[in-house]
Amino acid sequence: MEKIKCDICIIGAGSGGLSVAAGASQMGADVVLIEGHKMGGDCLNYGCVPSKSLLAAAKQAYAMGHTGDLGVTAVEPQVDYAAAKDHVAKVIETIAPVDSQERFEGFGVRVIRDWARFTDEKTVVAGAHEITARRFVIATGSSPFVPPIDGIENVTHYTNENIFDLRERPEHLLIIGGGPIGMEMAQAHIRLGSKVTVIEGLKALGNDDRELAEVVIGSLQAEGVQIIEGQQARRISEADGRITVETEGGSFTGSHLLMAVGRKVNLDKLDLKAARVKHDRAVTVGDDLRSPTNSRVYAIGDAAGRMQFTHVAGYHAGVIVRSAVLGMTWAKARQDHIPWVTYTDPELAHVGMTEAQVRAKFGGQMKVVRFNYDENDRAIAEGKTKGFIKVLVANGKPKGVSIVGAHAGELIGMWAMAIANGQKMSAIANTVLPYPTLSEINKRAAGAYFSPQLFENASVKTIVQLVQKYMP
Ligand SMILES: Cc1cc2nc3c(=O)[nH]c(=O)nc-3n(C[C@H](O)[C@H](O)[C@H](O)COP(=O)(O)OP(=O)(O)OC[C@H]3O[C@@H](n4cnc5c(N)ncnc54)[C@H](O)[C@@H]3O)c2cc1C
Ligand SMILES: NC(=O)c1ccc[n+]([C@@H]2O[C@H](COP(=O)([O-])OP(=O)(O)OC[C@H]3O[C@@H](n4cnc5c(N)ncnc54)[C@H](O)[C@@H]3O)[C@@H](O)[C@H]2O)c1
Repeated sequence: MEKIKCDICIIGAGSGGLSVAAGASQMGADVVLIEGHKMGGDCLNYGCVPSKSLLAAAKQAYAMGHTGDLGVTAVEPQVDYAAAKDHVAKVIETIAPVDSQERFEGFGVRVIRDWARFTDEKTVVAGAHEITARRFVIATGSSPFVPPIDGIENVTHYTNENIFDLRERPEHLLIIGGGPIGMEMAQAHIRLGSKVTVIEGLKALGNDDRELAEVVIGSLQAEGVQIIEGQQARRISEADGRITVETEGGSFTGSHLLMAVGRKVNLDKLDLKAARVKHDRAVTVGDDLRSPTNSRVYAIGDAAGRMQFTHVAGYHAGVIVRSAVLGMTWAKARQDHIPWVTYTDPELAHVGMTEAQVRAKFGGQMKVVRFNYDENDRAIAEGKTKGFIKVLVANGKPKGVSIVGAHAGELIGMWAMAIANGQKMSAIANTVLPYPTLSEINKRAAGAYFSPQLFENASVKTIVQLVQKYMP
């Protein structure tokens, strides 16, 4: 057994672990990074990267068949599902060097390719290595949760870990779960030529503002996706190559099944008991991302049991670098300024508090302002007029913003900056934006907040009349 001593031992080389390793090693810390499976974790191999790559192929196919009024004749796209999967593999291969063992070894990181487990409060064993560290970072991510639905053990089913390897186009894809994974994969597959049925136990896209989620749901339905809401999958069976999902409201039969019902945090290999690290579904941590029962140990990304996004894992990594590397132990992780985007067409983006949260905190002070895509010149020019922005304002500041429409994920950035920095609506309204861009939707929403104060205000009118009368 090789004994290694280091400053920081990171378990998991996904979005979070890699970011800590890159930051800590380049600032001079002695870092060990342990990865039991693929460098790059979920996002690169089974998550963000493959899903957005498949959606890109699907978007191209859809665009060819739906040219609108632009004067370009639509054609029936010839979709080669296997070739679309080749594109997915190629994108992963192109990005992989950034997350590679060689790159991190180049930073001076000691990379160990094995599964890690704690043996006591300050020791981890991975294969033939025993690592003692001043600080440990648990960045082990999450895996698809497959609930014990009656019959599932006898049915061939896919998750995000193997759907991207499937090379024959599903004739009819059944998807259990209408969260972001389910809805993104539903649209990717309908556009690549499959039939698709989504079975959702509650409401599809339930973490988003319903008013905006409905625009996405309606768009997917218009493209032919069957979306069943409010029906839990109760029983699953397979016969003669057909899969049937039974719910209390009916049964749905297809050729393939994708399970997209949420995630379980990867803790089982870690032996957290040996490390005296408390956990429930995720590692128990406060806003300092530190275990209250073993202060050597931090948890970040999906393992920290908060929002599960790559940019959150990266943000957590920055908190750890400040705290465990630079000694700024007061560094904390916020949640109120985290944006998220579902990459359907139209995209659905959100940052900040929900309407219920703003209403509960600010009551009657809350104002809601909106602006529609069909009033934006660029959106009209491009024939992308579906969608709107909804801004929840209190005390002159944006508290929560949702956008549904083309490039909503890009537009939300301005609001993420405003909310992160406590800026007022005037910061958006005072910004000069290039014409004609979709980002003017943001400015017009801010304008909609100020226009009643300016244009429907008797005092303003009186002042203007006086100025006009007496101004030389
Ligand atoms: C289909 C899909 C699409 C997604 N799309 C997006 C998106 O568009 N945008 C977005 O922001 N987020 C997206 N996500 C979420 C995003 O992928 C995760 O939030 C992110 O990968 C979490 O990063 P992490 O570092 O916490 O974990 P991961 O990236 O999962 O990395 C954890 C690593 O730890 C390793 N590991 C686990 N246990 C051990 C152990 N005991 N010893 C050693 N190694 C271990 C694992 O093998 C893995 O490599 C998507 C997720 C899925 C499933
Ligand atoms: N664009 C993105 O950023 C993106 C994309 C995909 C995934 N992700 C991340 O991955 C996480 C996991 O995504 P997800 O879509 O698997 O999970 P999710 O938890 O967001 O959604 C799962 C859905 O499945 C439903 N469900 C659960 N059991 C069911 C049953 N028996 N029958 C029918 N429906 C059932 C739930 O009601 C829920 O709506 C997301 O929350 C997000 O953090 C992000």
